[in-house]
Amino acid sequence: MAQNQAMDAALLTLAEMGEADRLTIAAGTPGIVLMERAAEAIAETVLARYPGAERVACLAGPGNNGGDAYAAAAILLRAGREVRLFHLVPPEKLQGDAANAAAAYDGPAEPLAAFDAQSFDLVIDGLFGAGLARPLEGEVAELVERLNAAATPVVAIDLPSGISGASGAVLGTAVEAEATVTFFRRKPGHLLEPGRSHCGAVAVSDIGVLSTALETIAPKCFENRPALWRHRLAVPSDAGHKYDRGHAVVFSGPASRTGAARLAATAALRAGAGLVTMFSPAGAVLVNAAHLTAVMLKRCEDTDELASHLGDTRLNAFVLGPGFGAGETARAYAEAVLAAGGRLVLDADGISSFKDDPEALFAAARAASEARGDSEPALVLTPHSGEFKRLFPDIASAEGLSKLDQARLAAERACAVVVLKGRDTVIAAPDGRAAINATGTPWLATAGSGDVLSGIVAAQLAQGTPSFEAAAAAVWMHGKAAEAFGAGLIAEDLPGMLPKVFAGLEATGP
Ligand SMILES: NC(=O)C1=CN([C@@H]2O[C@H](COP(=O)(O)OP(=O)(O)OC[C@H]3O[C@@H](n4cnc5c(N)ncnc54)[C@H](O)[C@@H]3O)[C@@H](O)[C@H]2O)[C@@H](O)CC1
Ligand SMILES: Nc1ncnc2c1ncn2[C@@H]1O[C@H](COP(=O)(O)OP(=O)(O)O)[C@@H](O)[C@H]1O
Ligand SMILES: [K+]
Repeated sequence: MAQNQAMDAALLTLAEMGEADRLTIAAGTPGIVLMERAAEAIAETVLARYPGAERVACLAGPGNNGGDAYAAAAILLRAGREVRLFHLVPPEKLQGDAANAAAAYDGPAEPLAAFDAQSFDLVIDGLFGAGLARPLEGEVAELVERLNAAATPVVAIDLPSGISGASGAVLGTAVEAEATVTFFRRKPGHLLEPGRSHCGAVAVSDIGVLSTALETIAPKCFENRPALWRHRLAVPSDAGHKYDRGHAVVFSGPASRTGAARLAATAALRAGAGLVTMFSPAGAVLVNAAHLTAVMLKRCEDTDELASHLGDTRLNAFVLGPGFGAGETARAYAEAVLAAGGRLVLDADGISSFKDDPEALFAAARAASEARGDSEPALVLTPHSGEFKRLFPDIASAEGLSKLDQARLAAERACAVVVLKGRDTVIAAPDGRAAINATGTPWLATAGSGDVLSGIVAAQLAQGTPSFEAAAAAVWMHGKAAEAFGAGLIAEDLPGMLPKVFAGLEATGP
């Protein structure tokens, strides 16, 4: 059940989508039928979203995306719209299903050069979809730029032309659509920026591609939805004790920088850790004490004091980094926590502390993961792109890697779950599983919001949720908390929205 629901959230590579098509066609559904259904889905979206759009332009490229445009044009013509089709290559040069779709279209068709966006109420972009193989240039690139400059709304078929389905990258230039209709399942490029912003509202149409094909294909990348992790999520049990819900620890920075750790600690408590303790340097104990209530406080001045605290094995999840200060202490603490069998969320300064010797961190994570005996990553890294660059400079600067590729490579190398943050946060595990997040609002780009996220991750780790699911759930909830609050959000507002997020999770399905 959980497996099937997760498969609804699968994001397919070009090869996986091709395989799903192949298996469907082999099982008896001809390609032209799939194209016909794709065209119906496009026409439905157009008629529903733009009921007043009379003058419709359909732009048709050289492949099956163009075939979809011809087939959609035919349907819209029958629906009484004033349709004109503009082609990049003459219809007689099309092949296969696209050639058949072009032959079946008997409306007006002209070369692309005759297209002027200003003369239409709506444009359907069927230039390139999954088959985009190189950057747009020349006549097409100029046309796309003119189209984007015009006010005419665009509905894209499968993907806005110029957007890579694999990475969300703009190849040359790309259409800015108001809506995109894709087929069977989304692709990473619908969620990864800048692709996501170019897509507008994405509709996914089940065109009869066999969903059972996904069992054979076994995709490893998903949209971050509850179906991915709700079955692993820890929830307080009726007879539960607070210690059943774990004991999270957040390391505080020095007296002048304690706020970030308190944000993480409050979030950890709200997100369900049974107990949360702040470990504070001696000089910051008073300022922390003045601010904390349900969060407990312990002095932790140096590695010796830490070692004695770590003797208490009930302390099971740690956050190190927010406001902590980068340097030797952070490195020593992180290594000590991992060596003691703790699960560690390393954020902010904690990450930056290892910039000169990332391998030391990765070795500690590998050893901790091996010592657990269940190959569960003990380390969760939560970098934004700047922090990511410090730990993985070669991966960050390599040409042609998507954010998804980067997070996956980093997770494998670091033996950690990597949460590569941003509007399109990617969560990746060392075994190749990945999730791309779509919850949240731009108001999350505010001081301290990352600190709150690290606390939510720790709350799930403390309760025994596996690291990948813990991180993915936390990122989703963090985004939902921001959505629930709305405009004017500051980091302090996020923990208080978590009860609403939990209520929503209980009330809804995947
Ligand atoms: N069974 C299927 O596979 C289905 C596919 N469908 C449609 O088929 C599309 C994929 O079709 P194709 O694989 O033919 O790919 P496309 O239609 O996206 O384009 C491929 C063609 O464009 C050329 N090309 C690529 N990049 C170019 C560039 N920058 N400049 C100029 N030419 C370029 C290629 O040489 C090739 O001729 C999907 O996006 C979807 O719209 C739908 O009909 C539904 C069913
Ligand atoms: N434009 C945006 N839309 C949605 N989420 C965002 C956006 N910008 C940032 N975020 C999220 O906000 C958080 C910011 O974290 P971080 O950069 O560590 O900030 P800080 O260090 O101030 O806590 C991350 O979870 C990130 O994914
Ligand atoms: K397209």
